[in-house]
Amino acid sequence: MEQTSAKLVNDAIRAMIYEVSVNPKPGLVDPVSSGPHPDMDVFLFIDSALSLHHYFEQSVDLGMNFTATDLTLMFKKLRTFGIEAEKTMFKATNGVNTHKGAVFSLGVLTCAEAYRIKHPQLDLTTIVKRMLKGLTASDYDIEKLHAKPIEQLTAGEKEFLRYGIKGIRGEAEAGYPTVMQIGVPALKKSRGTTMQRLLDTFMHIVAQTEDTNLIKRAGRHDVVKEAHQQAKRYLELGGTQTQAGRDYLARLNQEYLLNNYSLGGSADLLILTIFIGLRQGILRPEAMQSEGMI
Ligand SMILES: CC(C)(COP(=O)(O)OP(=O)(O)OC[C@H]1O[C@@H](n2cnc3c(N)ncnc32)[C@H](O)[C@@H]1O)[C@@H](O)C(=O)NCCC(=O)NCCS
Ligand SMILES: Nc1ncnc2c1ncn2[C@@H]1O[C@H](COP(=O)(O)OP(=O)(O)OP(=O)(O)O)[C@@H](O)[C@H]1O
Repeated sequence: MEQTSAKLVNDAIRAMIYEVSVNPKPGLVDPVSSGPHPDMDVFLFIDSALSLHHYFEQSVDLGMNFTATDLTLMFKKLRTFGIEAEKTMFKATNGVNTHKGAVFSLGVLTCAEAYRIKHPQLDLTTIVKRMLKGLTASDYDIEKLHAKPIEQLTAGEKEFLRYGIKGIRGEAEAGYPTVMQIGVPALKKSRGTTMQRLLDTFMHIVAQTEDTNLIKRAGRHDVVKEAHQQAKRYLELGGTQTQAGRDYLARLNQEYLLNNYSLGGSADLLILTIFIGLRQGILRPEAMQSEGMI
């Protein structure tokens, strides 16, 4: 695989390993604590990320060589790879869901970025929107969902039926606005060590994400408003730049552990933000020389 494609695959896996390394993230696995995920630890996430290397080679190869004009056909093909990748991930994690959301979203972004390198007149968001056009209408087709036995409905499907929210599919179909308009600008503005920058960026994402993973854990939708207020409070206190911000985050970490709350959706959006940060050279200066700037 030539250098540009190999770098793209590498950046996807780096983004997954960087995300799980950020500490302390409320409600999530990091190197210090598994949080409300007794079935996971940081090593399982590393194994999971590395198990997806072949999948990202497939998604990049697909994006580099796709020739049809209808990009929903490119996503259709990607999805067959993604379904296989989910099985590979579950094999590597002994059935634990470490990166299900990331298999979907990072697969889409790596494929779209590969396609953009070959079609530089298009921007990444436009390509993603063309790939996922009609996704929620087809995935959330009411007839289809009502025909499914209730125990087979996924968390996202249940929450769509219950609250009408579209979760990861809605975010993806809209071209990942939380990543492009919140995460990446926050990363650009962030200051301090890489750990500080990624923590503050993560909390900017939490403040704007309707996280279906959190709703599933809490069993109620209004937990989203509480999470938004908490993230905004943390940022008002100065985030990682002040002792007050750091103390507040430590308390949030404890609270999410006690409540068994998970911010998996926000974590997946952090993975995507890191990926774009690596591609644009706004994270780790050596990336400034990377080709294929978005
Ligand atoms: C769409 C996906 C994520 C499945 O969605 P599903 O309903 O099973 O899960 P759910 O909607 O609960 O979301 C899955 C994960 O997305 C993340 N997430 C939740 N909310 C959000 C949000 N607002 N923004 C971004 N990510 C979110 C969380 O980590 C969550 O665990 C994808 O796995 C899928 O399409 N699966 C079907 C098989 C397939 O096609 N796989 C390959 C896809 S390339
Ligand atoms: N650092 C992280 N720690 C925990 N989860 C993460 C992390 N990064 C991303 N995630 C995502 O968040 C979700 C984890 O939440 P959760 O454990 O509730 O998922 P689940 O396996 O679907 O549900 P359950 O474990 O209750 O059966 C996964 O989809 C995972 O992809």
